[in-house]
Amino acid sequence: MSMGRYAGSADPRAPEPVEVVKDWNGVAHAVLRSPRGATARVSLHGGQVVSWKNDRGEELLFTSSKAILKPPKAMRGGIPICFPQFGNTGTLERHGFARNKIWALDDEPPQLNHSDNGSKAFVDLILRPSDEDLRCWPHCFEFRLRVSLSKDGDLSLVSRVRNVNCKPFSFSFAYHTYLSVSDISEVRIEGLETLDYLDNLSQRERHTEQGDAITFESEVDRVYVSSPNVIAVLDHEKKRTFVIRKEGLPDTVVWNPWEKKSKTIADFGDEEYKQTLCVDAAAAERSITLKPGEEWRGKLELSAVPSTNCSDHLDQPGIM
Ligand SMILES: O=P(O)(O)OC[C@H]1O[C@H](O)[C@H](O)[C@@H](O)[C@@H]1O
Repeated sequence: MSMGRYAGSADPRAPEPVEVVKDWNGVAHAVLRSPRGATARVSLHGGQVVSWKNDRGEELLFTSSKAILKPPKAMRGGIPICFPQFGNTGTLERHGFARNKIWALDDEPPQLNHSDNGSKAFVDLILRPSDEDLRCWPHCFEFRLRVSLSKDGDLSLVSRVRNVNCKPFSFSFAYHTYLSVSDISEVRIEGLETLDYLDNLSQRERHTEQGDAITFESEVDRVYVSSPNVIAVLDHEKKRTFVIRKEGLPDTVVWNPWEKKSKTIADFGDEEYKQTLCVDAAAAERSITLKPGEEWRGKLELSAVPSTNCSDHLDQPGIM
């Protein structure tokens, strides 16, 4: 089984950096721990990160209090993997089938790169299509996912999709990242200003973002096309900034249901819309095409840092 260890941990009493446990449904979860106490939990149901906590034990991802945590229902929260379809743009169920499947621990993942191993706790998962998947989406693929937690508690997800078919196929994709925020009306997103977006609330009409930053006063469901690789989400009340870095994913989807829509979402508690913000690193607008034998990589890196001046984060180079 491919699970990473922190190099040179001197304390033999230190908790294991990677442990596999079962949840109450009997579904395996990999628990990643950093030496300073940050944790991440990855469920084999959906290959979904269901929890990410900082070294003070504060949960950084939102999960609905009414989320249905039983396969084959998708869990509303954490970081669902939307594949091979994002949203309702194709013939498959919304956001594709990957988030509803039981993934396997990957025993022999092909090497990723050296820098990704030594200093991180990580786990490798794999999804291959079942006969049922092939009936609704007739393309043979291997989807490998590595989830890593750095010593500083940063979370990263690397997806590798390989075409093991004899003909090309196309797919759309998103890391559907449910961030936990204190109050959505106190939150702003920087890094998407002046960009074009497609508004899912008005027949995907194209608009250009006008403000200095994105703020929230009503429902928002937008695809920012060709967005930069570094975006910051500032939570004034929590004095916390999420820095989102992406690679291989051209778009950013921003979603908050606001009060009215959230009442129509069955597994969504009252007022929970205030604590939810999805900022998805995605290939939503333009799909990715793979020829036989080709592989695509898409990476998401998340850091949660005390709020200072957000431009400090945006000035950092991308992760390419
Ligand atoms: O409720 P979920 O399946 O998690 O999807 C929630 C939302 O995800 C995306 O952001 C889409 O753009 C929205 O249209 C959708 O409502």
